[in-house]
Amino acid sequence: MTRPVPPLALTMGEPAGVGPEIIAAAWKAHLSPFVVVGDARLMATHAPVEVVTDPASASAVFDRAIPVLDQPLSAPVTPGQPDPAHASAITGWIETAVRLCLDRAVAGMVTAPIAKAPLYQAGFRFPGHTEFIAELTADAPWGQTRGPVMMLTAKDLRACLVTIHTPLSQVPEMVTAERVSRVARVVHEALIRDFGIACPRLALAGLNPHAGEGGSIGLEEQEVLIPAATALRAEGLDISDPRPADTLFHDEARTTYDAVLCLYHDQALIPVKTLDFWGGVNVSLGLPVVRTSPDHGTGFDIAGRGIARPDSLIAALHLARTMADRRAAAV
Ligand SMILES: NC(=O)C1=CN([C@@H]2O[C@H](COP(=O)(O)OP(=O)(O)OC[C@H]3O[C@@H](n4cnc5c(N)ncnc54)[C@H](O)[C@@H]3O)[C@@H](O)[C@H]2O)C=CC1
Ligand SMILES: NCC(=O)COP(=O)(O)O
Repeated sequence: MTRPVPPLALTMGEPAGVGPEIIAAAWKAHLSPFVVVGDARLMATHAPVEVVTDPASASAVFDRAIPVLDQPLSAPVTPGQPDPAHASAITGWIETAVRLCLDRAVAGMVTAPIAKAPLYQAGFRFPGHTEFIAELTADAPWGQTRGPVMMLTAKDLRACLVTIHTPLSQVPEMVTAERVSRVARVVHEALIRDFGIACPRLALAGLNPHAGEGGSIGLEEQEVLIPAATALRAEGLDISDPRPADTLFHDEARTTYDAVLCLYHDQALIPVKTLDFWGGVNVSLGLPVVRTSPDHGTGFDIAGRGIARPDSLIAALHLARTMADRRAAAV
């Protein structure tokens, strides 16, 4: 007898953002089953809903309604207006999804976007989902290099971040050989395990214009990046020396690597969102749970108007399912 395939868990994200409406639109696209972790009453304003208490019943419900594990909000929601009063529900949804992943009740988790500032105002102490989920899974067994590493995918581009939500002024001191090496190992292992690439080719972006021009426009390449790349190659990784970032992202350049290590947020996210804003996906690498997310944020300026596009969420659901299937097949 074949065992039923567990659904994905989909957290509702910021309730005053586009999350609820793009979840409803994704459900209408007839994907493989997911169970929403969030507020059932709010979800029901966008699509038919059935409250479930066990993700195992999600598949039976999914054809007629969105299955929801109901963890209600304690305050009303006005589209476009985030409220720190929602913070504990929002973070609780993420905690529930992680627990379901660790219990193998779901195959992986997809997160609708959260707004960071109202969560910080309410005392949330993590930069975003990525670090929060890493903390929640820190004690779970993981036989490989532990992340988290944030990767953004867009068409044929996979861009991985050495630093994430770091102010630009602090980036140079954060770009250490140790950090670059750990990120490279996590990405190398994830490309094999989760993306089915047997011999991953990594490109390393430079920090300075022209990758430092041999040390005449900044020293980070000579002092940190080239030694780190040399040591990684000695370990057996296929990684380039730092390459000038301005010529790393055009069509032909993208054929020369399977993933690029970018040193700061916008070095990765500008090419990703320019290339494929609608189809881009945010993936957390190096964690014992599968987690993806749309590349866009909460869209407060359009929330509640019914014009938000679900494409990136749909791409995130597809990628999470593919990654979860690969991990299940490898067990
Ligand atoms: N994965 C996550 O949880 C992410 C959360 N954020 C959060 O989102 C909030 C807003 O960030 P912004 O920089 O304004 O970025 P944003 O992505 O929310 O908005 C940028 C532009 O894209 C449009 N847009 C976003 N999603 C759309 C969709 N599904 N369909 C059509 N148009 C869409 C918006 O209307 C806006 O014009 C911030 O608080 C940020 O922290 C941002 C990125 C990722
Ligand atoms: N800019 C990407 C972003 O904000 C997503 O962060 P996270 O919540 O996935 O950690």
